[in-house]
Amino acid sequence: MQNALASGSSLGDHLQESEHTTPMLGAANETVCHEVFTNVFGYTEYKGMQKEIFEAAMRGEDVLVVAPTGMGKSVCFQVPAIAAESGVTIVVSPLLALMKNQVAKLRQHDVCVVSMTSETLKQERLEIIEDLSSDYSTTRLLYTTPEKLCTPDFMRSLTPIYQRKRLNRLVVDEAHCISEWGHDFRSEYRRLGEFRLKFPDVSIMALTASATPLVQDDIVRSLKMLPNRLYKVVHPFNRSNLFYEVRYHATTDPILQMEEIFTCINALHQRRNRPSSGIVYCRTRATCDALSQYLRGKGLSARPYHKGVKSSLLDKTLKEWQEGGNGEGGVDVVCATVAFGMGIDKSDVRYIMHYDIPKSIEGYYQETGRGGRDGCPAKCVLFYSREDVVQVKKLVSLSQNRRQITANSVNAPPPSQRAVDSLNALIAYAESTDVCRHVLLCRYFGEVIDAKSAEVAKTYCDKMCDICKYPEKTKRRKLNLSPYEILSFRPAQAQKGSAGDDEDYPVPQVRATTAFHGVGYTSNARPSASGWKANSCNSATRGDNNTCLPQVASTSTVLAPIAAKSNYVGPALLRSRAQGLKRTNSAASSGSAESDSSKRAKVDYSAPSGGVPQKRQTGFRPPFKTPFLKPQPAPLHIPAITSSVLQYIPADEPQSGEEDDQPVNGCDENSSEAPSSSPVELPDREIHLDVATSQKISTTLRNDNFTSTRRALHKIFLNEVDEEDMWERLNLSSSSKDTRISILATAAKELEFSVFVMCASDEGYKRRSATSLNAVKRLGKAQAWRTSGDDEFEDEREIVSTIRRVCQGTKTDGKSRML
Ligand SMILES: Nc1ncnc2c1ncn2[C@@H]1O[C@H](COP(=O)(O)OP(=O)(O)OP(=O)(O)O)[C@@H](O)[C@H]1O
Repeated sequence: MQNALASGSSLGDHLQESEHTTPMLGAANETVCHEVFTNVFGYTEYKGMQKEIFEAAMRGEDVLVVAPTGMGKSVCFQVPAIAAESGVTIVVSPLLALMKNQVAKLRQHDVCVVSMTSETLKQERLEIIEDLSSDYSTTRLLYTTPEKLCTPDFMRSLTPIYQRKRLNRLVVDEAHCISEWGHDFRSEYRRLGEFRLKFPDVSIMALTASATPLVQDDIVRSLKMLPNRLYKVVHPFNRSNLFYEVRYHATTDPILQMEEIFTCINALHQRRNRPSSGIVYCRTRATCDALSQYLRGKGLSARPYHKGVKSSLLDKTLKEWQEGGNGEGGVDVVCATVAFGMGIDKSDVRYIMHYDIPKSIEGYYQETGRGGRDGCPAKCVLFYSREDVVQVKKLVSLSQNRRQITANSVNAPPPSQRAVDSLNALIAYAESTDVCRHVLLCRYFGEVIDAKSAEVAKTYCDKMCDICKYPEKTKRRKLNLSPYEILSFRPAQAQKGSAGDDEDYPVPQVRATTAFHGVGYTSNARPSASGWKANSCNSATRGDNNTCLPQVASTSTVLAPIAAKSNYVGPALLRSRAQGLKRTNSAASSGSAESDSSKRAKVDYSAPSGGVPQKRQTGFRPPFKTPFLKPQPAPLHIPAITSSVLQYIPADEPQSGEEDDQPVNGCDENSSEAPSSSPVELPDREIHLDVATSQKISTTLRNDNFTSTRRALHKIFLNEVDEEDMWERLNLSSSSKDTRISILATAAKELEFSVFVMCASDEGYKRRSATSLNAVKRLGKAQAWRTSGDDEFEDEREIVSTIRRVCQGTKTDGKSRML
């Protein structure tokens, strides 16, 4: 690496083989880094091992940094990059949003930084390369994506820069994405090793917040970092200012759970006498929408954040959330999928809740790590039910099976069991009531901790988890869980943990020494992911409640009986639940079908409050916002729909380079299973759409959506080829054509209403209706008819369940309930 801040420095021991690099050593470098650190960024004290990392980077060593979220990893590569007198550091970042965020922040500090992504125009690209090759370039950082960096074009364009010795360093941010053992594997990261082959003298820095020893080794190997010039820093994983708690449930009734989340947030607000910033993570978009609506109904400033929301709205939500949490406006709580993750940097987040269990322990650790970045206490609550575990195990098993099938088809080695192991570790964490939660998390990442030593335990926790703070209460609460027997869990095999009898957590069996600078510890390394040992179900490892740890995900778990036994109401059914509430509302109003429908009210997840003024219920005092209660408007009459031909509304394009919370349900118009684009003649029928208190959505749009949905349903259910098969699936093979037409019209009406209740604007309505329509068009696919499985078909499954409900209504109540 070049640095003209000092000249004539000798090479360090680590760099014997490199003639290309001319690293700077000694006080001069230290001084320059310190100047950048204080003058450019305005910091006064180093966090963790920042200083040592700067020094190692300036010596030209390869550096691996493993440090918890919020430690300040970005500065670790930004300071040395800016301190270099010439040359550029290339930063690989997995997300466009993350990249934009960092570039914007650096520009605020007057740092000369550029980015090159799929959004960069060709001319701009050429100009950037020309600038970087020039002797006078002042650009110190170039941000790019792994996909872009690995293109032959990009690599070629770096060659002249390298030859002119102006390529200082490659930085790989979120480096756990490189490892198949990591929780966020990105295949394109795997190719980054090519960089070292092409530019052997350029040093590499990799950074991550969550990497087990196994993942750390994989990162080093994949990037071809040289062991003899590797500086590895593993910061302690413990976040002692986070209070970890698990709330145990027997069922996942959404309304009850939302109420508990509200109570929990409200209690925090009451204690602080003002609102606080927080995040509630949910697995599905539907849950995010429903929960934020519920919380808004209770007077909180809540917004959903997921990939189904328009990007301009996401930006607005993020901005308002960054400003909120102090009682002076803005958004206080974001109900988000994992899309709200990397790059979120707000210091005063006071609570992180998990509505349902995440898919991995690394994910849980990273998400909770968004709390308390200012060092003040923050609360992390995981809502845990074994019914939900069954769901998530199923999802993880399915994607594992998919990977296995892909591996088989290309004769590749079998995929790792990492995802399954990681989920099991999280379940074990949640099921534990004996070992401190801080200790459990840190052990997962390889720290060896003697939890029996009161002193050691205190340094990790000091009553900052439910188990240490109120052990008896935690054990009592756990009795709320459904017994394993009704949930088809198989008991785990006997195997004791190696770190003590108090273990109820899988412990890695092989030890390896990790260079740890600062506190110093020996870490454990897993021989393989499946080397994790499950705990025994004997008396020694039976927890309270006479339970033992659930075992590796079983693909044979059947959900339907569980749902029947435990009243399971999963997140995917939230909208169906909304429909149920709507029906209850409308059932209360008597009269003809027409007057019945005209009196239907908009579904409100705050419905259980029964319209009681929020202040009385919550005890909120100003400055809390209370919901705006409008008088019921006059019923909206929507003109009858006839068989006019209307166009489908096209779905929005997904944004490239951005992380998705769930696969985008793009409608494949070319697919043989997709309906053709020729319009379908609909039989004339007098149909009135459900009305609601809100008149924000234009009647024309609603009519258009209804007609398009109805037409799509006709194409699927009333075409000559598949008609009988489709009705067989609905157990209505003997129904008449007339009944079928009525059922489809009612289903279209229900589907339109479920889109309508979730939207506050025409724009939102258009987006949602497009998604819903695309899902309807995919009902010909078998996956849509399975009771559970693939996230990708979640919307389709919801639609099927709506249609089934309509069919059920037809069978029990006759046609009078329809239309
Ligand atoms: N030495 C320091 N003193 C004070 N604040 C710092 C210091 N270093 C970094 N920060 C601040 O800490 C916050 C977190 O930094 P950064 O985003 O780099 O963390 P991170 O470790 O990369 O977290 P994540 O893994 O979540 O991305 C930022 O607001 C940054 O400005």
